[in-house]
Amino acid sequence: MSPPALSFKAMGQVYQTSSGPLEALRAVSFDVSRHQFVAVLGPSGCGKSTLLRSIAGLLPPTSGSVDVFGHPVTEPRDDVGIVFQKPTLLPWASIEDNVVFPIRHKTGRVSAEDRVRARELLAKVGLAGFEKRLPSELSGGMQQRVGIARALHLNPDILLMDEPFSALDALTREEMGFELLRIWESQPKTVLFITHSISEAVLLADRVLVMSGRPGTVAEDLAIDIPRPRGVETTGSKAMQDYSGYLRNLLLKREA
Ligand SMILES: Nc1ncnc2c1ncn2[C@@H]1O[C@H](COP(=O)(O)OP(=O)(O)OP(=O)(O)O)[C@@H](O)[C@H]1O
Repeated sequence: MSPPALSFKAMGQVYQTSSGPLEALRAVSFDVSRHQFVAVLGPSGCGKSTLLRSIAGLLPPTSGSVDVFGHPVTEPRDDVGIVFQKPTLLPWASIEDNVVFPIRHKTGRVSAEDRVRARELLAKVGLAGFEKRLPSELSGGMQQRVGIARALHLNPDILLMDEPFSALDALTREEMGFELLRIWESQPKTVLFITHSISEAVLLADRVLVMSGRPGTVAEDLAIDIPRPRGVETTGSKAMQDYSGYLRNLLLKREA
């Protein structure tokens, strides 16, 4: 049997800070199977970004383990793409050059097909016509969408997304959610998606993990049994309302 795409085993993370050790995560254990879409909800500061950084190979866990496809993560991997909260684009490079930057970094060259694919992805995230602009000429929400196109360009097996839609207006946010689902359905990948939006988590994910306050751990692991493909009609469905209501109560109870 093939190993899960992601596997956390009693994983913990303690940061050394100027005022002493800070325990961000404690005994985090869960698996994500290949091509599953998992959303993570939890209060601010509970360690959600820390979780992603450990999978991305940017931060070794201080206890327990994090495995990707059955191997401990020791460094950043080409098959793991990440969309950060802030996109950190190269300020001197055009939008298109920013999107092809990871392939240039990986292979040392950019083919004509790579550029065609970059333009296709930019069109999918609503940025057709902006290919030759500089990041400073785009709004924050548009820059965030460039970050999404850049992460998708290498077509990673695992896509880590840290509040990727937080800088978008409500309508664009919903459209981007549906576009992400279309991309995920046509090019299946394992997604770990951090959000503060309960309805976004329910609409997109197969499973929602709810984290406790710091030190963060997985407090609830809820399967979202809503048929796919999901679309605008899903947002008004009873199932969607029931799951969202359940999660809202759970989060409110945990905060109290
Ligand atoms: N590099 C660091 N050094 C020290 N402490 C850190 C570092 N990064 C994060 N922390 C602390 O670890 C805890 C978890 O941070 P993290 O950013 O993972 O939380 P989060 O759940 O993603 O928060 P938010 O929802 O606000 O983005 C916080 O208390 C934060 O202050």
